[in-house]
Amino acid sequence: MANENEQINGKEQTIFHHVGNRFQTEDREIHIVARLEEPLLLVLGNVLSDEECDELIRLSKDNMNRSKIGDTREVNEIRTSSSMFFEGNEHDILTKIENRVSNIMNIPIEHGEGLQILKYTTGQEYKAHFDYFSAASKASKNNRISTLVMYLNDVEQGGETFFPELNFSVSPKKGMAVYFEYFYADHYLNERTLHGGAPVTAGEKWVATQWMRKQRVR
Ligand SMILES: O=C(O)CCC(=O)C(=O)O
Ligand SMILES: [Fe+2]
Repeated sequence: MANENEQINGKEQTIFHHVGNRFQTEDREIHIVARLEEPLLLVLGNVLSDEECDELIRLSKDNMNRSKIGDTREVNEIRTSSSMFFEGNEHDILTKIENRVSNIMNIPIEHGEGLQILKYTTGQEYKAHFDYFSAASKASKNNRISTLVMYLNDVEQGGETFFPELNFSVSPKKGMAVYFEYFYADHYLNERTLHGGAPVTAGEKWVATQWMRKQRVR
């Protein structure tokens, strides 16, 4: 894995290592559509096929509905969307996607939390937050180091992934993704990955998020 402290050309070493405007994974060619260097933030195209997006929504729909039957559904001010996690290897399609995602993120899938599916309906949002845990929390011992947010549908209006410290936002587009990492020795760079999901103003928004940890979790 990348050494977080190593400096090359005055820039810190990154985890993501693909260069150029496209690269090959085992089963798919990924497009690098846009790139910000520090903190490293990429907009990626052709990450998931339309069929894979539809299938992920179909598979998780039931689980989100099921979770609503219970009365313990957490009400969270900062995230109004509903969510579920896959356990990993639950479905063939998941194994395929996880392998691809591991290749894209350049981290073994054993470091990956189960894929998270988020569904936002009109008016729902995810306020600005960090994906990594604060140094004070127990979870920070094996902290998250990188994120891939994959868009599973085209949103009619709103729902951008926004980065307030970078004055940058990404509009959801089915099959595309936004990648960023926050394993820098320079904490200022990590803090610049503050981000959120802007309110969906028309339609629905579905995303699949993969978080990678510093050490293995499975
Ligand atoms: O919905 C988005 O655009 C962002 C999702 C996100 O920040 C997350 O899953 O951690
Ligand atoms: Fe996030």
